[in-house]
Amino acid sequence: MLLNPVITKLAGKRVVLASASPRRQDILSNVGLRFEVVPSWFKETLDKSQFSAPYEYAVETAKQKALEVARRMHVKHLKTPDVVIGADTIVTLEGAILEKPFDKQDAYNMLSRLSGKEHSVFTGVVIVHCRSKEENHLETDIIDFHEETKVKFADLSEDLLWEYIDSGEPMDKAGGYGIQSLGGMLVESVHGDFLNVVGFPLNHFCRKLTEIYYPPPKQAIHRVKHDSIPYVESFENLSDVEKDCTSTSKTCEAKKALQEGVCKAGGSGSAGLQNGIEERSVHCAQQLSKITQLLDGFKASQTLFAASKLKVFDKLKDKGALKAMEIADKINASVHGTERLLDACVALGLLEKTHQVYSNTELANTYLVSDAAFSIHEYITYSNEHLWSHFTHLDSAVVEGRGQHRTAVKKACDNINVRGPFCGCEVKERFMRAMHCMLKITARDIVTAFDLSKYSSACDLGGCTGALAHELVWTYPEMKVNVFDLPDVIKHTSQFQPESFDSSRVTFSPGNFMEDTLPKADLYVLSRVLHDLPEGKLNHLLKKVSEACCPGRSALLVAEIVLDEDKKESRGLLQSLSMSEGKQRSGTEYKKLLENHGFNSVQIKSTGNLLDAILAVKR
Ligand SMILES: C[S@@+](CC[C@H](N)C(=O)[O-])C[C@H]1O[C@@H](n2cnc3c(N)ncnc32)[C@H](O)[C@@H]1O
Repeated sequence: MLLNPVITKLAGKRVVLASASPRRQDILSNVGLRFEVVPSWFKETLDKSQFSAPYEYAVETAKQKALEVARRMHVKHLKTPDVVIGADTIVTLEGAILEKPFDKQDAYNMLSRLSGKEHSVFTGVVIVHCRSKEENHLETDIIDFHEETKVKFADLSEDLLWEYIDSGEPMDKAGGYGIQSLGGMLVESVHGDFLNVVGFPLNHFCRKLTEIYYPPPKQAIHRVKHDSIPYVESFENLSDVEKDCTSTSKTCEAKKALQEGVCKAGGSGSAGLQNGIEERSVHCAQQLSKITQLLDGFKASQTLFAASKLKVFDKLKDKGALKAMEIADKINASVHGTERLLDACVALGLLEKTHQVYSNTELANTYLVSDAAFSIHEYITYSNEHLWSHFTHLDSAVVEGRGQHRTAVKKACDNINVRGPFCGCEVKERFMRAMHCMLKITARDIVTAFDLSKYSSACDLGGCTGALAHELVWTYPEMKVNVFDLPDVIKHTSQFQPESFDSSRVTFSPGNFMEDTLPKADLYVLSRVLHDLPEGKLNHLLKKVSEACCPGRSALLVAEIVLDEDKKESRGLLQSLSMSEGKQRSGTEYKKLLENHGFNSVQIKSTGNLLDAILAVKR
């Protein structure tokens, strides 16, 4: 349930935020927007003197950031986003643009200039709509705007300034301060949108989306005049989702209850107070929506699991568009239950519904249909039948401090109705299918994150089905890859090989990388292996790899989720709750770990895909 219905217009679209700023991510996810984060590689080096006004510089930087991401994602097959959002925030004082300080002295110079004065914060925002046209040509529609907020600093004492600088907070922030945290102490007053100073003008963004998705007939703009607030255009009037609060929707009830509660506490109904009440109720409802989304998260997962298990997406792929009754017939289910499931899938952006007829979204056709080239159907099955149970025992896992793997495997065996010696085998194959489909999606980005063409032989340690090995040989025509994995895994690999498989270039060797001598290679690969190993085993394996690497000639390519330095990225952190014996690491932690093992050049690339890439070289 979204407070601002225009956000629902983006549900089901592939939305990408071209910014690494956790503050922007928080602002947008707090209002229920679902998006991927792909930080832009555009260097913020535009010549400021070319712009007649500072905000033009911010808008142009935002545009270049967003376009760089749109183009990069488009080049990588099947990754063209529908919408890319770019933003750039600058601070200006007396016409000069203050960006992020490069050291403490620079932070001091900036903050002391701001002391006791009013400055402007501009955020330039760009919304890029992308379309893939004939011959893979990328077409874009660009809409941009900017927002200005005036901020007045109190007179700052030297002690306060240095204490603030020593906190480290100023370093990654435009103007050298963060208003949402310690920097708030420096601020005397704010005129305008507070979130604009934090990094993203949410209100203006929603108004822009409303203009884009609900273009009103000229005369229909309903302007409301309040005594104490400027003219506003009402979003609700333009919405086809939530007409008014006379409906019985839970949000409306919650909003009313909140308003009533505040009204009772507040008494009078003056316009100013009314504004305060609305602000507070909007604020509470926003916070509540974050929690209700978390609460409902398991229902959304189960909706995906059930629709995949019942092969809803497969039936719709074959037949195009069907009514609920026809789908119910095809999946042998009740019409009543099917209708509910389908409607939930529509709400989650997995299906589309027009005049009671359902069809797959592009997202479902690409990833959820079981025989699609980039299907993750097997990973969804594995998550449902295996990973899910790790998390149903999360409280025990936390109390005991160890994974619930044993319980989960037993449950997986029960689910698939096998017993005894076959149990492990069946689960292993399911695990391999799950690993295979996820790696297929991300392998291209891993192998192209760095130029690996100088390595003619590679060994993928724990390489499982060979999905990464095939991507390596496709990308680097001179390379041969040996997949090294446990004998139990290697014996099941034949079913995963592509038809055009060149067995002289991708070979499989059974073995144990902890105990056996590693096969010789110029490039060693460890994909999704390190995060799962306890410290002792991890160091043992890295020592072996390091010893096998010839200085100046060999390297190690690691593929893992690399956590951001603040450790706020939720995917990796949620995964680590499965309480394997290992842990997820940030870039700095991986760098240190690899340097400790003699790899003196470590480069880390965030791919924007499921796994990031690290190249460690011994010079
Ligand atoms: C999480 S999977 C990752 C598979 C693949 N690299 C990927 O990214 O999809 C870990 C792989 O390491 C293999 N493995 C675990 N311990 C091993 C060992 N001691 N020797 C060789 N392979 C091992 C597992 O069999 C499994 O295929």
